[in-house]
Amino acid sequence: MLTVRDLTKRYGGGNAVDGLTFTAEPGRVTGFLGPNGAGKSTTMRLLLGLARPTSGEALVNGRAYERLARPAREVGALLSPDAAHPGRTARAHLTAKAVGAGIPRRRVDEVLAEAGLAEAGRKRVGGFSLGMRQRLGVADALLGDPGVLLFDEPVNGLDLDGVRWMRDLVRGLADEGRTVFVSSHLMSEMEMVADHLVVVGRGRLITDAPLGDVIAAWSRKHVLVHTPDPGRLRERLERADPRVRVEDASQDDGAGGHRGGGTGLRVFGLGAEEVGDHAHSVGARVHGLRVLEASLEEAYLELTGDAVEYGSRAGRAGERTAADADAGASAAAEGTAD
Ligand SMILES: Nc1ncnc2c1ncn2[C@@H]1O[C@H](COP(=O)(O)OP(=O)(O)OP(=O)(O)O)[C@@H](O)[C@H]1O
Repeated sequence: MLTVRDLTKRYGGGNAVDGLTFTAEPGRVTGFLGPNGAGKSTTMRLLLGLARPTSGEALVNGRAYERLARPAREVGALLSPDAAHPGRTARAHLTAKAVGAGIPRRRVDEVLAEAGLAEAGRKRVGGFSLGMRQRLGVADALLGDPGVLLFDEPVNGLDLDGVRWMRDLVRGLADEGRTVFVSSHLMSEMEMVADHLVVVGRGRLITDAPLGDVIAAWSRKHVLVHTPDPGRLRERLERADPRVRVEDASQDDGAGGHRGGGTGLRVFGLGAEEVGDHAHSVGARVHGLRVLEASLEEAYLELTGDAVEYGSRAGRAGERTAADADAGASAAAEGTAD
């Protein structure tokens, strides 16, 4: 289990991590989501004793890293694919670590196999592809068979096979009852692997909730109606169900492509057929009706928009029709923050 309590890390001018509090529980994948520069890597480094908190606590199984009796057996981490010396073989790298941490040497072969590197163990790391170096980083993290695992942007630079492998691995480790804490700057990636999300921006907590709750709160599917009789329709819809929410929509935002005369309404909580039926029952004319949906990625970008420190990103969250919604997610651009 990971416990982060009122954690702050100040570097020079500002706070990389600013009063952060959350826990990552065993048996689930906790996604640590935030744009570049949000403080994810810093938080992981604080949890791993690689940096000291300015204030607050970052604990592994209830203890600061330096107080763990056998750290490699309690927590493993993949922070960077370049942790191993390029002149060493994968096996030599892992054996050195195993010997240093008092881990039986047979674990080296086990984790090489688990990471899909059984064949490549005798090759020098300098000749490895990025995917192979990521796999070696995973083997390294698993060496002590720890109950807590931290993976910092593990799918960065991986091809599709590598991404699938990493997702399955992460899922499997959580299913074995381990605490799995995975960072990413992409909501689309977190959606695929996380059970629970901790979302940060500029070092601060934005959301800490089960994935399903985040999806429910962020996905903003609604029906956009263009009607010359908005008052009548609005009154009817608002009386239909207390969960229905109606907002005004301007004419130039896609409300059926009609301009001039009437207005648009955005209806949350009802389907297109129901909205049409309600309109019919009060005699409100409908000139256009579309189902629109902001993707989770767009909602996330909008929510963390002020928190983006590096790189460009997609403009303000746009809207796409339901048909477009699965077409793929926009990605925040890569940046360097370490
Ligand atoms: N050693 C350091 N010295 C000074 N500033 C630092 C240091 N490490 C991180 N920072 C700053 O702290 C902030 C958070 O960086 P961090 O790398 O933790 O973010 P991140 O969410 O992991 O982003 P990324 O996805 O780009 O790695 C950034 O402003 C970064 O420049």
